[in-house]
This record gives sequence, C-alpha cells and structure tokens, in this order.
Amino acid sequence: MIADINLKGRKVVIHDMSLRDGMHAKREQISVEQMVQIATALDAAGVPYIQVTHGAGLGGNSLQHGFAPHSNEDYISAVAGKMKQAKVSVLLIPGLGTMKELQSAYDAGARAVHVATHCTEADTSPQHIAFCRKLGMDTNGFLMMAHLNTAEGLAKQGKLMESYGANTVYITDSAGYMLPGDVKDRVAALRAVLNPETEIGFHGHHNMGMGIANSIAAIEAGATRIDTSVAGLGAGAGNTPTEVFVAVCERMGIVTGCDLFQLMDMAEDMIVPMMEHMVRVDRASLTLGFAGVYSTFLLHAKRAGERFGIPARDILVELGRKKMIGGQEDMIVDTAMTMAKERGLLKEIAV
Ligand SMILES: C[C@H](O)CC(=O)C(=O)O
Ligand SMILES: [Mn+2]
Repeated sequence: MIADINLKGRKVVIHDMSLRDGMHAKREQISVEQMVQIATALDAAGVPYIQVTHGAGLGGNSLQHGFAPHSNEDYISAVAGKMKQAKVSVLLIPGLGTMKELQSAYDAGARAVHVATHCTEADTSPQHIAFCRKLGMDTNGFLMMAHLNTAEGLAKQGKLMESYGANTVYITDSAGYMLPGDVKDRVAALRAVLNPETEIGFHGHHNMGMGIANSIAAIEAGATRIDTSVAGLGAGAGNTPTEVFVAVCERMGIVTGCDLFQLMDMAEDMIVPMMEHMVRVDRASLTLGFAGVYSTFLLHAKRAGERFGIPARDILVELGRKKMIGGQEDMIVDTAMTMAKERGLLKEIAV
C-alpha cells in the first residue's frame, strides 16, 4: 500500500510537461503568449524544469506531426527570457531533430533536454547525448514505450545512454500501460546498474488512472525525477497531474519545493479553460493504456475513425496488437482504411 511506504524527506525534481506533451492535446496550437503566461506561473510556483517544444520535440513541425504556430526557437527564447529560477528544457528524437536544432535550441535559451528513443533503440542517441553534455545541458536519456522492453533490457539501454553522457535516464510509460509493480521492477533494474550519481526519471501517462501511483512507485524504487503536467495536460488521458502529485508528495513528506496552492489555481484557472477536449480517462484514452498504445496516437486515431467510419477504440486495439510505436503515425490511417475495407465500408467513402 502506497500510504505505508516511508519516503519522508526524499527530494524529487519535477519536470513539467504541460507545454510540450500538452502540445499534443492542443493539436500543437499553443501561442507564444500562452506559453509565457503558463511558464511564468510554473516558475513562480517553484517548478525547476519546464519543457517547451512542439509535442514531437525539435524538428517536430511536419505534416506527420502537425504544425505549431511558432518555431521552437520562438517559444524557447520567449519563455527563457522570463524565467527567474526555472530551466527551460526541450525534447529531441534523434533523426526527427538534428544536432543543428539542438544548437539553435541551446542558443535560444534551452538548458535541459530529453533525448528520446524507442525503448530498444538507445544506440540511435550517442552523438546527440554527447553533444548536449558538451553544451553543458542537463541531459536526460528518455526510453519511450518502456512497457515493450523488460527490466533487464531497459537496464542495458539505460547503461548505454549513461555511457554516451546522460546524467539521468528515464523510464517512459508512453502508453500509460504500466502498473506500479512494472514501474518498480524497471526502475530498480536501472538503479542496480547505473552509476550512483546518474539519476533516474519516470514519465507517466494517466490512461489507466495510474499516473500518481506509478510515479510514487518509481520514487520508491529510486527515481528522483518525475515528469508531470498541470491538470494533466498531455497526450492521451494526460500526464501525471502536477498539482495532484505535489499534494500527494506533501502528504507523504516528499520534498518537491513547489507551491501546491499556486499549482492548484493554475490547473483550475489557466489550464482547464484552455483544453479543447477534457483531458481525462475516457473510453478512447483508457483503451490506449489497456492495449499499450502510444498516447500521441489518440487524436490521430479519432480523426482516422471519423474519416473511415471505424470506432477509435477498434483502431487503437488493432494498433496495440500490431505494437505500433512513435513515428509510425501513418500506419494509423493505413490501419483504419484496412479495417474499413474489411468491414465493407470503404466503397462508400471518398478516400
Ligand atoms: C514524443 C512523445 O510525445 C514523447 C513522450 O512524451 C512519450 O513518449 O510519452
Ligand atoms: Mn509523454
């Protein structure tokens, strides 16, 4: 039982995702003014790291991933210029974003980075991780869709990222599939092999309602960094909600350094009013968690479902069965089209 675990006095670093993972939930449509307003409030509430990028990170602006109204550099420089204590961070998926984009994000004011790879592909990240470390950035290796690798497999991948220069390695539950035991096993396996000074992070999605419980399980197994979003603004049913996480930490005596009431007010007065749909556990986002599907696929599957007359849930179950991963967004349309054909619906639809 979580309430019995004694984590009193443990220090945890919160890395807020509202302005990066939250971009997915907003179809990449957050203005520079909104970013500055939200980041300023997070900074005032004591949140130490604020991620500010297109949902798919540096290089994310594309037909596949959608176009934001501003460049990543515009967002980063506008926000970084206003921060009193928080560091601005970015996400980079090697190949989607390049070294050139890392340099320009750094020049615009980014001082921390999640270098993200699929959970079996850490070896696509050495030059990016090494470059970020050379720039002096807080460099986090970010192993996505971590439920698709074993604890031992993730330990090997994490060790690779550490050897490239990552100062933190993340277990990333991109599908919101994991249960607390899954998280504990994976974090513990990493803790057993990484150097003592290398930190471990956990990035959760709330699709099975497990965002808080999984984050606490991660801390119990040795994680010191937790990704969260205010009011959960993020892909799928959202990320671990920052204000709820901070409230639970306060009750457990875990030290975050963040102001709970300011975060609660932000959630209620700033973030919920800007949601285009309620970011919550509903039948489609729950299916993401249940079937182990990348949370970012949610809105793509809904759109493909409307286009081909197939319930989004059916498409998501099929994507889970096929073990589709980030970067395979085009397969969502392909899958929906195939299902429509199999169901005799395609001839009635203009493709
Ligand atoms: C690019 C993805 O949205 C990264 C992420 O937040 C995840 O895998 O979860
Ligand atoms: Mn995420």
